[in-house]
Amino acid sequence: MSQDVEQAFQLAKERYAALGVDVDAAMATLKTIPISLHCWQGDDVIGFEDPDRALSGGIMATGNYPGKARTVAELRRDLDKAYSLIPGEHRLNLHAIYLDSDQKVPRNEIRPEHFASWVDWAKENHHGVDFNPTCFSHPMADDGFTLASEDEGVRQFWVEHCIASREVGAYFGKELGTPAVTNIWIPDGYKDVPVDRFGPRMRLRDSLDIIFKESLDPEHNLDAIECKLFGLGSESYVVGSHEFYLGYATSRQKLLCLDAGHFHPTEVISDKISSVLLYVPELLLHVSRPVRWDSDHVVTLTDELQAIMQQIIRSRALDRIHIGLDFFDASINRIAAWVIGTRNALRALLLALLEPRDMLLQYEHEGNFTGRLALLEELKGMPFGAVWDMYCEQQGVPVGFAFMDEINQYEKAVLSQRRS
Ligand SMILES: C[C@H](O)[C@H](O)[C@@H](O)C(=O)CO
Ligand SMILES: [Mn+2]
Repeated sequence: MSQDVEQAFQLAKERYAALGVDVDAAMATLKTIPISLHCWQGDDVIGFEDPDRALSGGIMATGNYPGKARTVAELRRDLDKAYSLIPGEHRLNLHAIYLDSDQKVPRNEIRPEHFASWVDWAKENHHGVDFNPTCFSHPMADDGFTLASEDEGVRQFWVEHCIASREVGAYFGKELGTPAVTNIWIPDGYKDVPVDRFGPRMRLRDSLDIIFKESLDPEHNLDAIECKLFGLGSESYVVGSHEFYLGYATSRQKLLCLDAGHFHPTEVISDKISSVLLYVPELLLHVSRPVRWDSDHVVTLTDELQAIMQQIIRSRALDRIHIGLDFFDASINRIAAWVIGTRNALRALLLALLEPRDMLLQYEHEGNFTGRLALLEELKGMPFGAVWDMYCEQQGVPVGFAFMDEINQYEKAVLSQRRS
């Protein structure tokens, strides 16, 4: 262990202890928190079903950084590299279009066997897996509608895909001994102002009821649904709005997925957590960074990221919240994107775990708002970085900026050899 890291850590430990914070306990808790890394950062949300098909559904990856993964093997290799630079054991969030099959499989016919090699890989590398039906980038979604389509055949196709996806999720959960969160996000909506806002929502509700008709063992699969405010081409109306899914998740007791980029520009998900948790069993978070729109930038250590993690820790809700990432930046090294974003999510969690919760709560309950404000501000200057460095060292991953050396080497040896 480096002497510098050790010395800085000991000093930091004393400073936190003076506030009643047990640094070792905070690090021990952090070790138990998995983050679900989204496979789609590795190849700009293209997948392996039909790599020549462009991304649709009102989402967009911008940039043309060389070296994106073109095969299942390349994506796994890139993921392995990313996980090796992130402290702790983490999950993978997989989309249906990342199936591993020699034949082209219609979306409504995906089966567990198409994901068997992902199970083998996950077992070898101790990853839980989460899953998503892919209701976009497909001819049957080209008019922008899937589960809420007026066309019964189209609806049926996507219902079947979502049912099949739940079964794949349950397969992962059963094989890996940890439930998969299977999250449904659909793009359905209108570019311009619709006349009938009610009909599509009734159809979506009915489609979801059919999809969820069969109850699956929660030890294997947990169902989540993700709302959105607008997408590219669905600026005026999105069927699956926040109110729609909040009502659906509450009435059906499903997991609600809150994506940080799916609300009005100044609206934050951190303040929704404590409200929504009163009414739904569990939450899925898509931690993202919207810049002026749902731009899916790599997560940085923003105030909102810190506020999200504070809410999870302060609410003592770790066992009811699943943390997933959702960004896709094609303008920078894609492995660095995963590593920077995930390390930031973990750093924000550690910051939250290092709060002197009892002291802050006491001030608040006594009405000592001056003390509360002063302490919250002082915490920003605490030597948190020394604790983070020690955590990385203990977990056997690079300390500080050193992770970029490994990424640069990998880019030279592996990514630069890929020609698309
Ligand atoms: C690829 C994901 O499913 C997608 O990003 C979804 O979660 C979303 O946030 C769409 O805006
Ligand atoms: Mn999302």
